Amino acid sequence: MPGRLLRGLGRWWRRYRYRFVPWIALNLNHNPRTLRYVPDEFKDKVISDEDALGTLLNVFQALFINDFNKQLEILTVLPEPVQLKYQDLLSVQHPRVKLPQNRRHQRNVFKPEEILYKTLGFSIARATSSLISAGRGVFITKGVVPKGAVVSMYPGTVYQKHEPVFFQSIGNPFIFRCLDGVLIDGNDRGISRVVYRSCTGRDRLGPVKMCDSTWLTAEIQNPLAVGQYVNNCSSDRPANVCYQELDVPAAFPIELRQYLPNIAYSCQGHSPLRCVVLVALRDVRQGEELLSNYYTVVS
Ligand SMILES: C[S@@+](CC[C@H](N)C(=O)[O-])C[C@H]1O[C@@H](n2cnc3c(N)ncnc32)[C@H](O)[C@@H]1O
Repeated sequence: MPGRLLRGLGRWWRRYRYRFVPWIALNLNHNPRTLRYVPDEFKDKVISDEDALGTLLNVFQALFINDFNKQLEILTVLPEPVQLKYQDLLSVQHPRVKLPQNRRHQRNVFKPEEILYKTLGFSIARATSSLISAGRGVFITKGVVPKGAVVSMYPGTVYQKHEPVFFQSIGNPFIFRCLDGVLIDGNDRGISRVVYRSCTGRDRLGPVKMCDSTWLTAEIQNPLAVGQYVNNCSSDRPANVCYQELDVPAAFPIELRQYLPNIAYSCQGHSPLRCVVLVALRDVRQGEELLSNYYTVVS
């Protein structure tokens, strides 16, 4: 009898794909009704990868154009086909040739959160959580997020299953586990922060950054990169967003990689870069806190 019970428990545990390791271990019994069931690993997505990528490209492109003066240095070292995409802007923005226009453009530079609002119709920010003793959370500060929209990204260093994460994981509530065992460390402090910064420096090509590290600072360049602060739902506060994993295709525009808030721990593997986006499960209105489900069971 105990043998059968243990085998049953073992089977259940293997099907269980926990998202946040320490949090789950402590809280599974306290909150059993908020488990998220997924029929199989490939049905975890609520929107297509193309739609998710399309949204990221729209936001990143808008951020890039908004910041075009600063981007000139990067564009000049990139291949001609990339420069050609921005030919119209380049012809009016070259600083030495058209200084007055350049100055006018500088006055019109918007904050990243304003660009997000103009592009997707909402802004998000971190603030004290509406849940008791939950620290900080993520709120819709302006506009409405429609059901099925990408509302945030989970930043951090991406570890393949075999890569060493032991020291980074001690007491770290920000380690996100993907369905295939890949881990994303979204902690913006301590050793996690040092590791992310060091990987950023390693992958940089001169002035061209391969990822965004501003989520480690107060001046966030990609306003979506706050998803690591989204808190867990409860039985009386159901989830309004869910996690969706996404591999960045090799053809992702090189000039827009500087907005990706993820970097691979090791540069030796050839796996595509893993990103995680948060997708709205219903319309989410101004003032609401984003709540996800930390527990996913894959049948
Ligand atoms: C990924 S972090 C989320 C950000 C966190 N709120 C903060 O300010 O650092 C996960 C941690 O948030 C807290 N948390 C998340 N959801 C919660 C909830 N529903 N109730 C209480 N605490 C929660 C727990 O301490 C958990 O370990």
